[in-house]
Amino acid sequence: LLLVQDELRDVPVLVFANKQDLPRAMSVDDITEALSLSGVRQPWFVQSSCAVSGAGLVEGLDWLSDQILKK
Ligand SMILES: Nc1nc2c(ncn2[C@@H]2O[C@H](COP(=O)(O)OP(=O)(O)OP(=O)(O)O)[C@@H](O)[C@H]2O)c(=O)[nH]1
Repeated sequence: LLLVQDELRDVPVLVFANKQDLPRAMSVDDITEALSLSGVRQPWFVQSSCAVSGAGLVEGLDWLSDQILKK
């Protein structure tokens, strides 16, 4: 997985679990599992979203902004 590369150790990773308005969209938990994120040491966050309505987009970007400002 790309995320284990040493030079990316401190890079925060934001994942959008998009298309949550569609019944077959993968859930946040499914995506977390599929990407094996619980074993990833760098900061990561999976935000559910719907790009069509905009739901979740600001929340995800707020998280990323907070991570960057922390450095
Ligand atoms: N219903 C729904 N459709 C979406 C959402 N986000 C994107 N789409 C639609 O998905 C289609 C593909 O979007 P693109 O921006 O081209 O994304 P892509 O990565 O090329 O393709 P995907 O594999 O569909 O993500 C477009 O018709 C978008 O309008 C969403 O949250 N809900």
